[in-house]
Amino acid sequence: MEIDNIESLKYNFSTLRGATNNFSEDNKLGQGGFGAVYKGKFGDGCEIAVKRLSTDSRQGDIEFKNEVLLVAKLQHRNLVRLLGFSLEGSERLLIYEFLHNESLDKFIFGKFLKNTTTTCDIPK
Ligand SMILES: Nc1ncnc2c1ncn2[C@@H]1O[C@H](COP(=O)(O)OP(=O)(O)OP(=O)(O)O)[C@@H](O)[C@H]1O
Repeated sequence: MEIDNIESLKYNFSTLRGATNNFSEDNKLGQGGFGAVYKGKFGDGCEIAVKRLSTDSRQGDIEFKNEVLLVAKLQHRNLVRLLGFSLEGSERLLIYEFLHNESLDKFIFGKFLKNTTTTCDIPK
């Protein structure tokens, strides 16, 4: 996919809030240095991981968007794919492809095949 427009990667906060069941504890996958990560699910079975960045980030909106665009263009078998973002007020979300527990083994032992990842159509 050719990504030249940041707007094509932008999703509504409410869509992602719904997919994560309002960022419920049940959907929490873990906590990283920049915020918590939640599992999101859509009606068609599509699964994503949503990182909700801590609101105390001092990065500006333009820098945030530039970084999203840059990282979304990176594609490597050992990198988790960034699928999009949301930016509404002080809420900043990053959307990644969802990795199942067994994925790390597959990555490490080289059994991971590119065509086994399901493409996810996130509703706009
Ligand atoms: N794409 C994903 N699919 C499934 N689980 C994920 C995904 N991304 C993150 N997680 C879960 O959320 C946790 C936190 O992830 P995150 O990337 O924020 O933190 P980290 O790499 O541990 O730390 P840091 O933010 O300091 O780099 C992970 O340990 C993992 O359990």
